[in-house]
Amino acid sequence: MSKIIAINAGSSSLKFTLYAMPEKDVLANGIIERIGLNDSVFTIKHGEGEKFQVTEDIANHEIAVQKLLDQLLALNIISSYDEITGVGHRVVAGGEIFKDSALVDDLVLEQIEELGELAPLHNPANATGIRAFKKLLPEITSVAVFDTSFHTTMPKVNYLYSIPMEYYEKYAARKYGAHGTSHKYVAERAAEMLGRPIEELKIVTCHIGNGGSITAVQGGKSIDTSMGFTPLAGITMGTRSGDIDASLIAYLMGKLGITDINEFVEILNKKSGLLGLSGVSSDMRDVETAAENGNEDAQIALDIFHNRIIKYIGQYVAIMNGVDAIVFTAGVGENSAPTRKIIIDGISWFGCEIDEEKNNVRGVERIISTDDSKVKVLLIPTDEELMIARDVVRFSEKH
Ligand SMILES: Nc1ncnc2c1ncn2[C@@H]1O[C@H](COP(=O)(O)OP(=O)(O)O)[C@@H](O)[C@H]1O
Ligand SMILES: CC(=O)OP(=O)(O)O
Ligand SMILES: [Mg+2]
Repeated sequence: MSKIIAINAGSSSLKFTLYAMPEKDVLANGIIERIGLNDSVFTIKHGEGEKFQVTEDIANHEIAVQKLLDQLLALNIISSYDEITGVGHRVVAGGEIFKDSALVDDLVLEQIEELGELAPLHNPANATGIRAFKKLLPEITSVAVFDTSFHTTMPKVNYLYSIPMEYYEKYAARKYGAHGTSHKYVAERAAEMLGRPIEELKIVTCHIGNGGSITAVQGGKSIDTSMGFTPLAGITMGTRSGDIDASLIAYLMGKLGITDINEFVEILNKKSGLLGLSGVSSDMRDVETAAENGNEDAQIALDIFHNRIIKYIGQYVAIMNGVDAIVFTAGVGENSAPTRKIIIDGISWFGCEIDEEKNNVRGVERIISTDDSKVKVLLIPTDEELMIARDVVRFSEKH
């Protein structure tokens, strides 16, 4: 039986899902966390709720891939490496080059590495994951699936910044967005769930995880999204600031005696957002708990978090001149009922109303607005891995 594997390599983690083909049944999925740190945690879920977990030091992504393949063998999930005929990798930045997924060859891999400036937290790790697989399974179909591809339909009016035009022309300085694979998946599911052709729908998709972005999907196409040149822009995130006034950077660098701009960008990427505001954690669960226990900084962090999402939804309703559906997905969007309720309550003027009972769930696909709600609100668990697997199949057939 042939199998394909979808890989989402983060800077410190490697998530995977293994599928049996052609049915695309999930055989196993899991994550290796804390790569490069002590006590990496390696978890595989498989079979009927079986779970393998071990804590050991895993120094880098190549070792992580080796351990993953060996453990799939040891658990009898595969009987030899050869069973894996294709691999798909999530890559965050594809720039203006990749309007679609691509078969990975040396040139493509080089381009992914060169695009590292557009996703400094993600592309280098994605490339490392690709190299690790190439080394261990050189012959299989290898496909890169880009977060930015879905957003390549954005019109100039939304992707250009109001800076000298030659910076776009010479240096491709523009908005690229991210999480496109997820926005596309949930927008298509929303149309199916509503039983309407996507071509006639205006949808705002809210991918709210550790990183988060909001997208305006009109007629099935992304027309605007909250992330920018890199995944730093847009809404408040776990550790990322989202949008700020660029002049503040110059001002604060002076105050803090920081001379290297990269050092400041790192603060905006890794020490800001929920973490920076609350001083508690980047993890929504911790911030919600701290706020419940009376921590005022945690409460204002949550208030800002909700406020920025509401503002982006408002912008997108405005530029589409209407909205049929609002979709919540990713870690926070799928699991935090309070987040969804506060946001929808904040935009009730648009004609949407949450059904508290329907909203009181985690991670299930359903409509969570009242029957009377003019604008439908949907909870849709994302499945970036399934989208990646589909592209591996599409490219294997072409190959
Ligand atoms: N039950 C929950 N309630 C609130 N937030 C949750 C819950 N479960 C997970 N989350 C949040 O989801 C976020 C992680 O989302 P995820 O989509 O996995 O992130 P990423 O893919 O960017 O690493 C974290 O902030 C986490 O706290
Ligand atoms: C692009 C991005 O922010 O991805 P993630 O949410 O997985 O960090
Ligand atoms: Mg994610």
